[in-house]
Amino acid sequence: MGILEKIQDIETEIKRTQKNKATEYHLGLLKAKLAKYRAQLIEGSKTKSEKGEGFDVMKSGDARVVMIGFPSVGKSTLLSKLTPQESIAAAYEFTTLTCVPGKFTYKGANIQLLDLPGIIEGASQGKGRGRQVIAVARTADVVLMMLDATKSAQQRPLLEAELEAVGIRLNQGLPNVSFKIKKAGGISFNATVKLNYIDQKMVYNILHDYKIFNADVVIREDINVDQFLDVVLGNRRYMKCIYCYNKIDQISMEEVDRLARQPDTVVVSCEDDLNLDYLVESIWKKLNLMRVYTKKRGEFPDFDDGLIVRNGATIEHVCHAIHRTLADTFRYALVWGTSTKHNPQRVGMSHLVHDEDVVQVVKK
Ligand SMILES: Nc1nc2c(ncn2[C@@H]2O[C@H](COP(=O)(O)OP(=O)(O)OP(=O)(O)O)[C@@H](O)[C@H]2O)c(=O)[nH]1
Ligand SMILES: [K+]
Ligand SMILES: [Mg+2]
Repeated sequence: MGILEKIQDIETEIKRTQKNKATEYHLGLLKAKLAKYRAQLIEGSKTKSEKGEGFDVMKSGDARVVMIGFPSVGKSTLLSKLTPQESIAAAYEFTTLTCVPGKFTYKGANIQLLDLPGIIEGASQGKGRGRQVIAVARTADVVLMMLDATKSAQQRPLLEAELEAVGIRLNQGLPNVSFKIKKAGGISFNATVKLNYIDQKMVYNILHDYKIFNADVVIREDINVDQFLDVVLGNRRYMKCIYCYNKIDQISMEEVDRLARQPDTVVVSCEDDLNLDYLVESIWKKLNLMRVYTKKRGEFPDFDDGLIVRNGATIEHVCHAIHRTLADTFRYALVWGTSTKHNPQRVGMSHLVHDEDVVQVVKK
């Protein structure tokens, strides 16, 4: 039996099994097996999908946003709206067959937006160009999940399941679990909170299933089986996602209102130009970028030309953004803004900058 059939068998069994206290354990083990086969499937196809026949587009700008969605939801229409790049849009499915890059600027940041072919159910298992599309999605700073407001509500969980199947976790944090494999000493298990979805026995069994007999496990959050598996497998991508419902010109106000209230969701109409500004602003917020300004000694800061850095950036990152070799001749920096105790404050390389800070670098 091939891996695909094995996966299908387990999926059928999971679907068939009623969820209750008595079956919880059995389901947990089934999920562990499923995760193992899926990992094998991804591993086995890596070299093939990474070549990605024409789907590799150079990263450019300060951040990358990748659109992913079923066919004809309006991905190409949106690319043509937000960027000068024209991507052919049409009423038939699979109009777009390659990766089409576009670029737009917001608050001084250059943001790359990628249009891709539509994916279909089963994409994660290699249907259509799903694997290649998903491989590109993995390179994104933010995934823009495009949905059709006129279509069934099922499209969102279906797409999420396709991404989940290849180890992508949307808008979730890394589970607060420390897990270290050792050479000897058996398995030591500790939990600092009450666990409602998983217990010591389950942890032992899962580790056993993966032939791990020596490890330290400390669980600090009320996680479930899936989250524990994520920790054990370790190759998960935790990605930020915006759910974008397009074509709201076709549905009732009540329906628009209901969709818009979902978390991380933006509703738009590309056709009628509705809410596109808010979408761009939401993308910017989700990207978590900051703009800092530089100034030379005795001069005013250049407020027209900021530097774009990621949230959590330090003076070292700022130096790199100014010039590749600046860090070598760095003595200290003067900073004005909300990151300092007084203005200006003299700081070193490891100082964390804030959005809208002004930085003056003093060289050796
Ligand atoms: N009513 C309405 N139609 C739209 C809207 N946006 C796009 N469309 C139409 O939806 C159809 C599909 O648009 P595309 O941009 O080609 O969709 P796509 O997601 O790129 O499709 P594929 O490349 O085939 O996967 C076209 O006929 C568009 O004119 C919208 O906001 N409202
Ligand atoms: K289309
Ligand atoms: Mg398209």
